[in-house]
Amino acid sequence: MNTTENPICELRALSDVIKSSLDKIEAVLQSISKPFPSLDDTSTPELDVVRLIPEIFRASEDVIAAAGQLTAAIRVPALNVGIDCGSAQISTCIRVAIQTHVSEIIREADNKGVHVKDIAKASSTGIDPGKLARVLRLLCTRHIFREVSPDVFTNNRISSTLDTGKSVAQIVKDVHAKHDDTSGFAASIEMATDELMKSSSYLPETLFDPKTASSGEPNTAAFTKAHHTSQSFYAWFDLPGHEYNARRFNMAMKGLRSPMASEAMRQSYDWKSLPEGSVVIDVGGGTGYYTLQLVEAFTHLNYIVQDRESVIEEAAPIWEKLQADAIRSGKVKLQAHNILAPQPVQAPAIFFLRTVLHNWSTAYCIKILRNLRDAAGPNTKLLLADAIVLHACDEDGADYDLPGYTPAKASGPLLANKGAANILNYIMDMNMLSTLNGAERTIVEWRDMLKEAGWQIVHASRSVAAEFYGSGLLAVPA
Ligand SMILES: C[S@@+](CC[C@H](N)C(=O)[O-])C[C@H]1O[C@@H](n2cnc3c(N)ncnc32)[C@H](O)[C@@H]1O
Repeated sequence: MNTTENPICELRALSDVIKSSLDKIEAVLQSISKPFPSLDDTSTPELDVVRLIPEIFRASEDVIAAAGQLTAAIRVPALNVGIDCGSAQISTCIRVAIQTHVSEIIREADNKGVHVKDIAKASSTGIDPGKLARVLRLLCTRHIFREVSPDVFTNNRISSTLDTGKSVAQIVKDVHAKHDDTSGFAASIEMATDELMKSSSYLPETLFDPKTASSGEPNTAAFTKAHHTSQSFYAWFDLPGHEYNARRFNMAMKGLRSPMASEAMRQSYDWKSLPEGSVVIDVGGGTGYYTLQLVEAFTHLNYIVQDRESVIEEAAPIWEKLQADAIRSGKVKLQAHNILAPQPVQAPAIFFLRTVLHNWSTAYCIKILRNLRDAAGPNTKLLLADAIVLHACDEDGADYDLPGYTPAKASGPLLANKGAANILNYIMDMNMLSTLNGAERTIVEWRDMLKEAGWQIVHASRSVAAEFYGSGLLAVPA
């Protein structure tokens, strides 16, 4: 009997996926004598490293996909959609918690429970404790923080990721510097719950407005309606009054480096094979946190980080602090450059773009890629670290015949794209659409767009880090 004849069989099949995947995880952990990190634990993030072991990561994806599908199948449909439509509230509450410094306040109390009145007082924000308790209770119900007794809250593994690591006294002294010199992860979450969330709420108005419906211009995206501006996302950061937003964005880019994405990037190309002194250009490289990792790993290469003038100005003191010698010796150059203008450096070994093209509509991407193609030499390689979006159904056929690329294929009862396990890519796609009229792309969209700009993909990989922009495309001049 198949699952559509007897839906309970589908539920059982999903629960079998969960059970067999957990068996796999347990077997790997036993073989290396490591524990699985507990949700309630707040101890070292190093414990989480086991999640990145490829077998564990894959099995965890299956658990997440199956659990998400099981929840959707078993819950009353109207409740499913009702909960999803209200999930913006979760985003809002996460921002309130970050801006009330709740994780840091609890950490300073040794992660023992702290009464909400004391949290509110320590935050120096003037927030009403009764309202904060309700904010935190919603988050606890989503397993972010724990309510250990009525109105007493503590961190768990998820809420601890919102901790900047700074002291509360230091944060309260200069709240606008909260994210400076941190890992940047909390900055990325705060930015997502602010500019990105606000933009998203105006997406329908933008999609149905005949003036903006088919536009690919960055300054007609929902962001502009949400922020009452005619400026695009990046131009808005440069306006007076948005200094905090701009600083937070640049730190957020640092925070979106995951260990897996960094590893995927180092493995995505045989950097060691490049001759001494070869030039690698990190185009739209932000303040250069990815280049920093390459500089540390591959000392025989020269690097140029290109970005908007204001970002390069912010990058200078960061590099002065972390890699002053590399700047002084000329091994690393920081260069203000508009990617819509002709590329000033000719025939480098590598043009490297990480999560840059997803900011732009296809017409703009073609312009950016043509500028790079015009400056490329016969041996220049184009390396793109961006998402490769899967359809939510099987992807069979010749269209997907690209070296290194494995088309999506459903295994057992799971969605081909592993649903809940991969949802971040689709959320990011909507973030790109609503902030800049940008897009995450399928492999066929990437192939066609690159071809149009004079590049040919020679390798495409969706790594285990696909959720964290670990996917990579290698292209050569066509
Ligand atoms: C999503 S961020 C990615 C940053 C960096 N590659 C990383 O992965 O952390 C996109 C970058 O493109 C830069 N950018 C946007 N418009 C640009 C332009 N016209 N010229 C140069 N850089 C630009 C932004 O300032 C930002 O640093």
